[in-house]
Amino acid sequence: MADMKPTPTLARLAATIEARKGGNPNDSYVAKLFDRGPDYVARKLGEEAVEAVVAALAGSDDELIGEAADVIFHLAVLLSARDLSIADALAELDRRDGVSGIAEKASRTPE
Ligand SMILES: N=c1c2ncn([C@@H]3O[C@H](COP(=O)(O)OP(=O)(O)OP(=O)(O)O)[C@@H](O)[C@H]3O)c2ncn1[C@@H]1O[C@H](COP(=O)(O)O)[C@@H](O)[C@H]1O
Repeated sequence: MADMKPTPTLARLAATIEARKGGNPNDSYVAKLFDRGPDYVARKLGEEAVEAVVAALAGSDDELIGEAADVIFHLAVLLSARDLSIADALAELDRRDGVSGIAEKASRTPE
């Protein structure tokens, strides 16, 4: 896993998620997600992403914020279920810093 430090919010969430591994699925939603496995969590993340899109197209700011939080939460659980971490994704974003998306795409696209 990457060394890069997540924000306090993401670091706290990641620590809580790790602490739920092996927990009781009846007491903990995170433990329930781990119990069902990465494929289930991935599908759940897909559902939450669709809900975020719907909120962006037709919902209030508060609804979009709520759905965005659900996406980030389920993504963090999915990464952990694959023995990765939100820190890995943040490190990848740091690696991309300063690389224009237009230039990056052009470097992959044959002329
Ligand atoms: N941030 C979250 C968080 N965001 C969303 N959710 C839950 O994600 C679920 C998604 O909603 P859905 O209605 O789609 O799910 P559902 O219908 O209940 O589930 P399914 O029947 O579809 O499986 C809800 O149960 C939400 O409460 C979260 N559950 C937990 N956390 C964090 O995880 C921590 C540990 O939670 P527990 O493991 O439950 O103690 C909490 O203290 C929070 O910090």
